[in-house]
Amino acid sequence: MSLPLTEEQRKKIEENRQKALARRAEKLAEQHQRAGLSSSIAAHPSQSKHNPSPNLPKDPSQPVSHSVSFEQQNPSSSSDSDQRPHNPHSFHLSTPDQAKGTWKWQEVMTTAYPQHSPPSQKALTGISPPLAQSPPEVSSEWLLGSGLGQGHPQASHGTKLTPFANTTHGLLAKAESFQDTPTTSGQTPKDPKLEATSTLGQNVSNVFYGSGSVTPRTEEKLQQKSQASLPKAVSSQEGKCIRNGDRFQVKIGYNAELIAVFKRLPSRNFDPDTKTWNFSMTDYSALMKAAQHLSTVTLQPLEEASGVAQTSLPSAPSLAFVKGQCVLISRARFEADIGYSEVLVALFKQMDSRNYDVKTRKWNFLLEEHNKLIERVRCLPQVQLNPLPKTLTLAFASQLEKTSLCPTADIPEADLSRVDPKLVSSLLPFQRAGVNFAIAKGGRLLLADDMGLGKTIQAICVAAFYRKEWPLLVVVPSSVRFTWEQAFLQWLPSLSPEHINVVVTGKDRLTAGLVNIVSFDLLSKLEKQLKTHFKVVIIDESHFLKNIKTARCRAAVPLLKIAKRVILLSGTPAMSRPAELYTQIIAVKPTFFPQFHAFGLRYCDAKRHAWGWDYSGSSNLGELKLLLEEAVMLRRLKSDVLAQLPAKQRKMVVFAPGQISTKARTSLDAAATEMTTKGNSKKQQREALILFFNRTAEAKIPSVIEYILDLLESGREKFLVFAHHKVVLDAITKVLEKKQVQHIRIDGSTSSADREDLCQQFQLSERHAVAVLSITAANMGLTFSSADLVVFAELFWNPGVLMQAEDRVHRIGQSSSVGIHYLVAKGTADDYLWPLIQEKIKVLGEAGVSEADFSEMTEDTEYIYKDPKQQKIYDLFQKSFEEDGSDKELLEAAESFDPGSASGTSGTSSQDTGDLLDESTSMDCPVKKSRFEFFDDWDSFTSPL
Ligand SMILES: Nc1ncnc2c1ncn2[C@@H]1O[C@H](COP(=O)(O)OP(=O)(O)OP(=O)(O)O)[C@@H](O)[C@H]1O
Repeated sequence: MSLPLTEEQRKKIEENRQKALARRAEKLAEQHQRAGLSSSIAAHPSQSKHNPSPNLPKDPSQPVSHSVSFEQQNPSSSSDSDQRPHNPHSFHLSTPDQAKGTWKWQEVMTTAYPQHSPPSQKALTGISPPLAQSPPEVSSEWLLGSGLGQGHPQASHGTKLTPFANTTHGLLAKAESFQDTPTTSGQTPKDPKLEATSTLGQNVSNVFYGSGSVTPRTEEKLQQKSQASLPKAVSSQEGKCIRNGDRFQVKIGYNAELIAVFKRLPSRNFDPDTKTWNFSMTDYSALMKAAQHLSTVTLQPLEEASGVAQTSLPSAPSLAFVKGQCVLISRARFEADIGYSEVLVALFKQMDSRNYDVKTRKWNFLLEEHNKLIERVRCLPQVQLNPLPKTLTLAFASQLEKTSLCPTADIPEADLSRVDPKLVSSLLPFQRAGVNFAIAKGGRLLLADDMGLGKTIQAICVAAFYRKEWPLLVVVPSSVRFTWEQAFLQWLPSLSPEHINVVVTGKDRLTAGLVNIVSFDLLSKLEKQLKTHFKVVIIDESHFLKNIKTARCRAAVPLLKIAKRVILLSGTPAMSRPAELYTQIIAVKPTFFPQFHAFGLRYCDAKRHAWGWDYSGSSNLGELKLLLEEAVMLRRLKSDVLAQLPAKQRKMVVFAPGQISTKARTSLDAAATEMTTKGNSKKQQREALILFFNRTAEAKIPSVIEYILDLLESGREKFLVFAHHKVVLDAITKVLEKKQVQHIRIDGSTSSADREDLCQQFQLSERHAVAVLSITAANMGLTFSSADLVVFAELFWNPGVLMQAEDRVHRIGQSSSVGIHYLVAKGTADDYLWPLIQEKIKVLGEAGVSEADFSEMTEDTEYIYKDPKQQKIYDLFQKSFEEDGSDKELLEAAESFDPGSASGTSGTSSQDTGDLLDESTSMDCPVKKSRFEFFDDWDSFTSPL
């Protein structure tokens, strides 16, 4: 017969029991920790070879309920990759062998995340003292299980974790961690089901230790969800929290689940006297959330709990949760952009390639250590270091494998023997390098060379390299469709004009030629015609596609995604923000950042507002640049290749007859007939010539305006536009005013004092600015060296005048190569003026008084001499413009040209130019005299003729 126990004995026994239970819980925790660590080792092929299931709990009764997977929620699912984001960072815990009573850890890893060798794991276990003193090193994956499901395997299977994982985790994963989750393209995630996909480890870190770092939105979601989370067991154990200064105590009887949670809170402290656990307030919300998911426990919050806002919590820096991300800082290294953590620094110090940057106060490492570092950091419960996005690990896969293998990106020399020798031999060295780069990238790139560096010739060369895959599609701004046609004919003599199809109207066929040139706008109209897809596509001024919502973008991007070769050209791929690059990036690399949102978070400093997300900012630009340079883009600045460039680069921009309105065409034809009508007096012929000249100006206006607007849209910030007719100058200034583009105008009516002021105004302007200048009134005595582009909207018969005008930008103070664009309309007076100018230049060159050479940019004008009518007109032009006094007569005629008046005209009205002309175009020229005087002065001084 035993004696009844004394009160003291009973107390002692209970105390010992509690201690034993606590020890057991601790042991279990350690077992789990080991299992958690080995889960990542187990996936390593070499390791699994030696030991197919090392460290796996063999006994299903072991508390491994943390290995809850999404399959458990949906056992019928056969492929987890169908269900979950393809996230290389996520450890996917599945239970294929559950039926046999064994649990397996399965890790979903992509090639970008090669596993690490066992020695690195050993290094992990030998963590330095500060780390050893930290809370138990448990992988984040383990934390989820141990915190939420330990001891309750039955409850954890697909029930306990589901709401938890489906809410906050998903949000965090979507919003902060994962860059490459393929969901609805370009959309902000809204679907809670989509949001549910997440990485367990990262999320639980937030839940347990993230009181200071969980975003308000996440916190809110957590609260909402946790309120509706688990039904408590009928026999749930009740406990309560009691505040004690900046700490709180939990009063509750023994509960193994809860103790396991306690042990993972960084600020935990067990008081042997009171036999209660207490914690810093920084861990309060994490504990309460975790407890809400324990069906066997009901914890009453602190009395003021509902009011325990994050802000009121005292900070505990040494135990604070730190969160950050890896950022690429060079082709070889990445940096850990994260706050201070003692344990983390201790870990950093174990990495072989560690380097501390005293300026940025950040640690950086070789890329080959990236995966190792991430894996080790995952074992630090109070740290969340997000890895590099998947897109980066794919782009730099070889560097991650072994950084030293490719210290620089070597580009092999391409074999261009299939391409027309004329083109290949004309390539400047940097252009040849550009072609090599493009071919090394499989013909998919964004060629973003500075303006005027010859992107056209490079693109044609790359496209010609893939000629076997033609027909070729070339999408361009409509104002340069025919310039592209000329360029193909110029650089690829093997191509005959019949091979080229310039699409001019919505009725034309998009696939009629071997080379098909179409404007952005017509492409979107003709999109439906596309039955077969183009394998090779060039997009000129690809930044026209910057807005995914535009019709042109919606038409072009799908084409580009399926084309084999995509050559994007733009001197200004993004004009104001990184968001503008997105469509161009995915056009080149459709697998990069399948979601715009992920791109926005990383590079556009995406911010959530009440009205939605704002992606107009910028972030991680250095990394974006590295990524683009590695896999997408080639960009050389003028200053990089200046030594290879001519001082002036002239370009002929051709407007095709189709760009001239029917009315203008009719009046031009009538004037041409007049010039060649037999029996007409010399005077009549001359009048007809003047009319032809004037009608040319009028006919070109819409195309000129379109070209100028395209230049502005392409990012040309400052340039000069020279014209001769007042109607042209007026039309240009009117449209600039309408578009609110800063501009100046200098013509014959501008006083000397104003000329200088306007010139200074232009020179000092830091914004977009266009100088609209009269060829004859502003071609001397002015410096516009802050611009490096001159556009001639009209031709002038005297090449000396043109050269002089060109030199407004090409002069002392100019450090760049200068671009000169001559806008030339086919079927107009330009057909005669252009050869006339060329001939004069040739003569000047032979006489050694001009270095100009227009021959390289000229199309074949031989046809003029074959057609007797055209030959006659040409002779007339030649004679008229060389006669003494002819200049004055022509100038006067140009000044007095009134497109609206019936007199002296062939019937065209100002209507022809649509709304580009206004009443002011009718002639009223009080300053005619001074203008001619100025011209006379200049002519006698500068004209070499
Ligand atoms: N290797 C070359 N040999 C002769 N001419 C060249 C060469 N490269 C470029 N050019 C000429 O330089 C001028 C500018 O070239 P291009 O129009 O291709 O420049 P770009 O880079 O496309 O400029 P933008 O961005 O302004 O369109 C053209 O007249 C072109 O024919």
